Amino acid sequence: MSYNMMEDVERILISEAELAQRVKELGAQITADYTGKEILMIGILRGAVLFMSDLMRAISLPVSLDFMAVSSYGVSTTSSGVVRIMKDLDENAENKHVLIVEDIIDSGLTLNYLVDNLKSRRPASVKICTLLSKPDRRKAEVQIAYNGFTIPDYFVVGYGLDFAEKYRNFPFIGVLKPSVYQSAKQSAKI
Ligand SMILES: O=P(O)(O)OC[C@H]1O[C@H](OP(=O)(O)OP(=O)(O)O)[C@H](O)[C@@H]1O
Ligand code: HPA
Repeated sequence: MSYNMMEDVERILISEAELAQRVKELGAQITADYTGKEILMIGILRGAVLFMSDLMRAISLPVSLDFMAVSSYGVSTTSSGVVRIMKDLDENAENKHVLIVEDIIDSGLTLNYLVDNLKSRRPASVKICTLLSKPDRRKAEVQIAYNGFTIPDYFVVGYGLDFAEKYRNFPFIGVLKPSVYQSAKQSAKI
């Protein structure tokens, strides 16, 4: 019997059309704010990849790309609070207008660490653009320049966001059925 990932979805929180509309708006706002400048977009792997690829096409200014990878949530739905750089930038960020692109800011621990880390490399500026923000879970303060959507405290998947590495390819942001989270946790014994 074939497995349909949609059967794991409890509900769609943000539709494909809503995502596309908001990404366009963010791109227009960023274009206006950075007029006359070049942007170094730093995507935080892996979740930000889908958002970043759509966002850059909504910006009509010169944009270059680089990526960082930091320690992951793994199969857990809460951050360990320990941030480790697994992949650093390929290019020098000095004197660049750095725009960090994230899929979600939850506890804020990852971005709080990354902003300080990037500031130490003497960029011309550092700002954050995140698709989603979950302020109810914040543990560390983060200044967000561009926020797509503020969402309640749900563990969400889709449009780049995963649960245990699955569901990133949903074109929408959704919430899974409680049984899906439970069975993954039980098999990982967490
Ligand atoms: O605000 P925080 O509580 O620190 O959480 C946010 C971080 O968690 C997610 O990454 P994850 O570790 O799930 O990696 P992934 O992008 O590869 O899925 C997300 O992409 C952020 O980097
Ligand atoms: O809600 C979430 N979904 C997926 N990954 C995440 N990383 C932090 N919060 C989330």
